[in-house]
Amino acid sequence: MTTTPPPGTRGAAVSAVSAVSARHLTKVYGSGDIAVTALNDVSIQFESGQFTAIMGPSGSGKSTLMHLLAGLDSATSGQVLLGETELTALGDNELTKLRRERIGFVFQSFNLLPMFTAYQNITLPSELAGTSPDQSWLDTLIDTFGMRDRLTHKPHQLSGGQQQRVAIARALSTRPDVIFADEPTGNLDSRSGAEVLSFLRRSVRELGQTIVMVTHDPTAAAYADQVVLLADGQIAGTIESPTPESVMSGLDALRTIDQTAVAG
Ligand SMILES: Nc1ncnc2c1ncn2[C@@H]1O[C@H](COP(=O)(O)OP(=O)(O)OP(=O)(O)O)[C@@H](O)[C@H]1O
Repeated sequence: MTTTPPPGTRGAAVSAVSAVSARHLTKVYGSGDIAVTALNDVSIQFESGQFTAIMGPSGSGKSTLMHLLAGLDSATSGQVLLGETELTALGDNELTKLRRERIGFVFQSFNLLPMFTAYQNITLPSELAGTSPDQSWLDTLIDTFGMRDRLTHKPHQLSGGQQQRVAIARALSTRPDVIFADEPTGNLDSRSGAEVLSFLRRSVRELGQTIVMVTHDPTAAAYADQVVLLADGQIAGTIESPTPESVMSGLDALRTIDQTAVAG
């Protein structure tokens, strides 16, 4: 995939090793008559310091791709590499450790622990790993996400947008190699959604993080540096510097191809 560095890192040396990559990745669910090929020989690289949105029609394989890239599900064939580490070669225990230390997750439903304060939720990954959090990094996150005056609040005392900001700060707290965000604005109104997307973009541009986000929303995808389009388990194209309009026409083109295929 061709990529351009995001503003703020333009001209900086880009590592030869991608943050995460898939090589000839195939996933077949079931077997025999009921076999479904959810991903069909997908090869793609996600560069460090980039914000990528994955889009495509329902059933095109977006969640499957994200789950395989994050080591949450196993491939039928092919490889997933996180930096130089081959996830597809790791055992369950190694994978669990790697996910905890090197991957961050943001979900549609926030997934905060209700009995913990915002601060305790943010520092939970370090607690689980038995390490002390990097206080200056935490301060940067808390200030960047505007959560300083909400740290002692429990999730039910926060708005949806604030809860998602806590979830993003939690995902970033261990400085993971990559963050996977699954419909992060799916439960938010458009104003809170826009705010959360701005924070995700700032995480990439100002804090140098790497984010891969699955979304159905062209407006959300337009916050990314590029959009990867999936159709029928395969990469159907990429859109650089997306706008809501360019994403919508990319998706429309996929539907046209689909209808032509059905008609043919
Ligand atoms: N556990 C499973 N068992 C059998 N088939 C599955 C399973 N998970 C997904 N599939 C099938 O694999 C294909 C890709 O599914 P996937 O969930 O990755 O698509 P998606 O693009 O994320 O869809 P959506 O936008 O609707 O969430 C679909 O045909 C789906 O029915």
